[in-house]
Amino acid sequence: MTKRKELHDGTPFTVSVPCSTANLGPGFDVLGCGLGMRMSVTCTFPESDKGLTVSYNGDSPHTVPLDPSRNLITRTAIQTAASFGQLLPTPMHVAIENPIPLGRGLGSSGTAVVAGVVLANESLGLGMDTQRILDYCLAIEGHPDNITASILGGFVASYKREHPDPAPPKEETIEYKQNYSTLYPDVPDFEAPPCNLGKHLRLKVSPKIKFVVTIPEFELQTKLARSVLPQEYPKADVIFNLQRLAVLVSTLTSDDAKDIDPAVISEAMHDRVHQKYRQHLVPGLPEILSLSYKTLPGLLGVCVSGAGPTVLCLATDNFEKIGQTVVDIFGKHSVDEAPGYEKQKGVKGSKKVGIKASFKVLEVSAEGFTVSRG
Ligand SMILES: Nc1ncnc2c1ncn2[C@@H]1O[C@H](COP(=O)(O)OP(=O)(O)O)[C@@H](O)[C@H]1O
Ligand SMILES: N[C@@H](CCOP(=O)(O)O)C(=O)O
Repeated sequence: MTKRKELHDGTPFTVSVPCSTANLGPGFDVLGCGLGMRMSVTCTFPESDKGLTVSYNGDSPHTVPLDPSRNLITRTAIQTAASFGQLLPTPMHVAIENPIPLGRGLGSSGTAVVAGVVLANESLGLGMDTQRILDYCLAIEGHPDNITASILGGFVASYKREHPDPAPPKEETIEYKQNYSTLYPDVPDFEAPPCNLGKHLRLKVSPKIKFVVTIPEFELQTKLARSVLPQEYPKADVIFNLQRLAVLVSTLTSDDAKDIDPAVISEAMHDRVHQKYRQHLVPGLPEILSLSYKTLPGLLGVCVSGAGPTVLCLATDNFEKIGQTVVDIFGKHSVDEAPGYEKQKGVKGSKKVGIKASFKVLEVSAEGFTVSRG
């Protein structure tokens, strides 16, 4: 819960947040894993009359707004502070270092939301614990799988509660009442979310398993990838996913090495809830999803990472070969096979040219977000 601490004393601090891979096949909006690629956000308190300022170094620099009211990290921090009836302390400079590719299904928006909530918590000494931070992140992001992985690190299962507990009352400072709408006319006021809105549970995962993520050059915004999903599902498809979800979690968390069985894991990573509805947005996906240990030894299973278009291969060996195979399949396709792609940011150039992609071999990040001072 929330226990107010002393206000921040002006010491710089850095929030570091791991990226995530969400869903892991059948675990749509349920499973996530924090991976070893981290964004860092450093807050300093310089002598200046510029108020709140932002700088950004990293992926897609021209698409990330530096206006604090539009930047997802600072906007989230402004709104979190507002829900406590407070303004962020100023002057404050927020320096973002971000290697996580944007709009690719590696949880960049989740990491940004986590960083924003933690930034407000630290700079104002709001005293939110991990559960309360989760409540805020979940209220903003909407689904728990990617944010819980970024909050806790490791392999995480989560759910969102339908009947959470009431939020505490808001106490507004005079400064907030007088200045919020003038300072941030474009940031709608934000009510504190209900308490215990979600639950997350950290699971262990065998250290033998590595996460080969193959990242195509084009973006797929999560909002678009969610808009193509149906409102209702056939009973057979729900059962299909539930069966695989239970088996997948059991095998990945087993202490017994013989449970890391590619024949079982490859089948258990199949999904009928989101991937088939999104496959027209990710050219080459049917061929990629048909890869298996039978032709690629070491490969355990394949799925879309988050909402895509990145592809996740779980593997115990042969990582480079596996990553390159997926890169080559993307290269046989072009972005114009994906209807609606032209509405997205970041898709440019000749449409008929094969999709460029690169792969990374990532480990599970044992740590979730961290805050370091000084
Ligand atoms: N570090 C960041 N700073 C500011 N905005 C960010 C950052 N990371 C992500 N975003 C915002 O989130 C959007 C991508 O979110 P989303 O479509 O959910 O994709 P992803 O799968 O990467 O989470 C970006 O276009 C950008 O607006
Ligand atoms: N369960 C969500 C996960 C979105 O993850 P992201 O990495 O694409 O932000 C979904 O599949 O929509």
